[in-house]
Amino acid sequence: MLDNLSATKVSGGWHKQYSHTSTSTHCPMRFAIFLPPGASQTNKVPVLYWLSGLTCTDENFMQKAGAFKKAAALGIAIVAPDTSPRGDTVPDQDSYDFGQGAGFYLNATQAPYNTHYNMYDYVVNELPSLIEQHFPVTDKKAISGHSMGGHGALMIALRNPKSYTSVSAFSPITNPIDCPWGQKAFSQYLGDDQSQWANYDSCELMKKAHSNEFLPMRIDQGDADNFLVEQLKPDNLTAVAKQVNYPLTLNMHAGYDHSYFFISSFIDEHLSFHQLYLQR
Ligand SMILES: CC(=O)Oc1ccc2c(C)cc(=O)oc2c1
Repeated sequence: MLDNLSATKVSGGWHKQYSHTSTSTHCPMRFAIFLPPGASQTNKVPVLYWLSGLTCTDENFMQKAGAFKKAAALGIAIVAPDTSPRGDTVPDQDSYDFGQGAGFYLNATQAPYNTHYNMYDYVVNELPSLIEQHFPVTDKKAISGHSMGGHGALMIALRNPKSYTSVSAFSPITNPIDCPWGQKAFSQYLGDDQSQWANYDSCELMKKAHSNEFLPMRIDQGDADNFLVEQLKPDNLTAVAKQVNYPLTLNMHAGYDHSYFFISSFIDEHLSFHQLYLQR
């Protein structure tokens, strides 16, 4: 059952927030949806799934990205889930990069995280099926995200190439097994066996991708981003893409940082990129 929390008209469409009890994370989850003008049971629209970064909720993208006008013009719905399970019963740490707000879009295998931290199942299976059941959308899906959410988008698309028409990311963590944020999260959610970590690492997944299942992939990255060298490492992914001929375009942007100012500057281009493939 979906509990409607808000409904606000914007750019001729509707921004709505919902809560529901998740069978994947075993707790109430919130998500936001933007429905473009004219979306109806007789005019179903495709969906862009947006995965946010560390500390974010369903609200950051919707309030700060400035995506509504373009999504309305292109007839694309946008769905933004929360970034982790939440609540008093959900294990947490007093830390911005682990626990609540930092689910890393994986299925945890380690206690005490493995009961609730199943964001992979939630984003890949439960949420799309809920969205397709309750809203006027087609089953055409694209996926995008920022930073930790960029990692989520790339990793999920690489693992499920038949489920998405295209993938993009802003400032993504491209190689989590080789950076402090990823190593901190994966060691606690997935345990010490690093062979398990590769299942959630975009560089490792891209090495194994089948050429007949390659997806159009776009990444935008600011060169004034404080996290570029230590955490994000886009060159690691471009090196793999070159090795396996993966159709990845990395756009570097002079002077831009890690913030939503950067995302809002290029979100229209990402929506147009996804529209090319969603409409086919
Ligand atoms: C709203 C906002 O600024 O979001 C934001 C800020 C910082 C970060 C960092 C450092 C990492 C990440 O994964 O996401 C993220 C999101």
